[in-house]
Amino acid sequence: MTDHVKSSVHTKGPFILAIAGGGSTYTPGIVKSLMVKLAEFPLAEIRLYDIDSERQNVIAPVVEKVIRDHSDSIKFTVTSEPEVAFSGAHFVFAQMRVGQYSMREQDEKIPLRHGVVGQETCGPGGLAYGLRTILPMVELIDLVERYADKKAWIVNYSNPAAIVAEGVRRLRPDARVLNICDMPVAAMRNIAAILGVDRDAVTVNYFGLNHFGWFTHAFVDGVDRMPELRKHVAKFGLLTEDAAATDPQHADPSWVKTWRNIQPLMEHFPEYLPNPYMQYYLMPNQIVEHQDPDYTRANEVMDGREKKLFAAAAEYKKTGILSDAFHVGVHGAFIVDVARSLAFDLRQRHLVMVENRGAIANLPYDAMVEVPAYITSQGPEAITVGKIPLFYKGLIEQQLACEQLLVEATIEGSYEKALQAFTLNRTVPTMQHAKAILDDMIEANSDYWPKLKKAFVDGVAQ
Ligand SMILES: NC(=O)c1ccc[n+]([C@@H]2O[C@H](COP(=O)([O-])OP(=O)(O)OC[C@H]3O[C@@H](n4cnc5c(N)ncnc54)[C@H](O)[C@@H]3O)[C@@H](O)[C@H]2O)c1
Ligand SMILES: O=P(O)(O)OC[C@H]1O[C@H](O[C@H]2[C@H](O)[C@@H](O)[C@@H](O)O[C@@H]2CO)[C@H](O)[C@@H](O)[C@@H]1O
Ligand SMILES: [Mn+2]
Repeated sequence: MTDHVKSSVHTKGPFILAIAGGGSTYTPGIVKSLMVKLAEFPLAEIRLYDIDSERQNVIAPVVEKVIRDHSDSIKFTVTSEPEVAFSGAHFVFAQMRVGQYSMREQDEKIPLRHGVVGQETCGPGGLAYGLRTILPMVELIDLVERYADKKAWIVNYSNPAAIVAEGVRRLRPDARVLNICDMPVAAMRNIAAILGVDRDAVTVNYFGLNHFGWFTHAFVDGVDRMPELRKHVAKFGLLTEDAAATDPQHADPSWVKTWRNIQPLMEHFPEYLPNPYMQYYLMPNQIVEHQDPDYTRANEVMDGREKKLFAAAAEYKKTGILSDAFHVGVHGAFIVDVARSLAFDLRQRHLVMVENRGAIANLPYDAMVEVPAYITSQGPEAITVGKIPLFYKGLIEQQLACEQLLVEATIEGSYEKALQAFTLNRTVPTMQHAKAILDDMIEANSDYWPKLKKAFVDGVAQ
């Protein structure tokens, strides 16, 4: 790194980094990734911040061990005090799950009771999660603005990222927040494995919203290898042996099915390679048929990733030996790469969420889209996509309207707008389904959602 490199924050490092949602199952993996890249992203201090100190205290010793295996000098702080967490911080990685896994379980199980897709970020489950997360995300931004370095960046993984991004755009348009998702990089990992090349050798073009988009090209040495990918997908979906081997979570039955489902999606629309999450919108009936209403992905995660990590933490406490309890993978690597590019103006090309501003010519200027962008010290510079075909434009516009209505419902406390959002979602067949699911969700989310008021009761304006 040379002296002329522009830094986004007030220092070129070592940085103070806070992780909001410190008790997350992903924290040890992200910190491991930070340690591996310490020479490129120097750190003075790592702070874990969580509103659930009990949960965070279980994870913290594992995180401390990961740090100490690599560095004696990095200060490590664990706190539930915003002032302690954010004072002078240069970067904040956000990964909050508002309502934790017990509410994820509700998000997935309530729609399934009504015969509708039950998923963490897609369909009614994602909308419910959005209603829980927008305001806590804004609160986090305000805390960071109050205490942190004035040029601090928040790099946000907290889901549902598309809705969070739109909420932040509406409520805190000037905040230095970059919303990211690891699904495209996970798909790129599989694409590279299929093509037999290194992940860094693949450059993709992509357009859409978060968890709602398509890869249009996959270039290797300037040659578009999409034709080869189509042939592989026609037989196997986007599944590779490598994915399961290098990412244990992706050996879980639900992920294997998800990668396989790229095959029917591309059989019908072979032009572009869909984000795996398109399965929920384009083949919801098959998804519901194969979902167990009593045992959803939340249960799989609690019985898998969470249990394994908590057991390893308990064993470490007892024996001082830390087993192989967590996974680094693309998730940890991606957020660190993005932060490095922000910190040192590296202008690396990554798929991130940005305000459209004409990048996709025939979508609204202010839509929060997911496209390739150069990550500079001043934030993302979106790469022009141009016009997209009518079919994709139509699908995206419907989803965008759904997500924007959900944000408006949250801000205005509007029952009608929430019902409109639920009705507009492609996974929801009728307005009656939308209402029944919404009403059940209002009850289940009474500790989390803003109060939704009806503008009309029995036909009378309130
Ligand atoms: N964008 C992506 O592609 C991507 C990828 C993976 C995970 N995620 C998201 O990362 C988050 C963490 O996932 P997980 O499965 O590890 O969940 P988790 O429940 O293990 O961890 C989330 C933590 O956030 C904490 N939290 C909740 N509300 C908070 C608040 N207001 N302030 C501070 N902390 C708060 C919880 O107490 C919990 O410890 C989720 O939002 C998940 O959806 C996003
Ligand atoms: O069901 P979960 O909690 O295991 O995962 C939900 C998340 O799925 C995506 O992230 C994957 C990523 O694709 C994969 O490569 C690896 O890093 O694991 C991640 C978690 O499984 C998705 O992008 C996230 O938004 C979801 O939260
Ligand atoms: Mn994601």
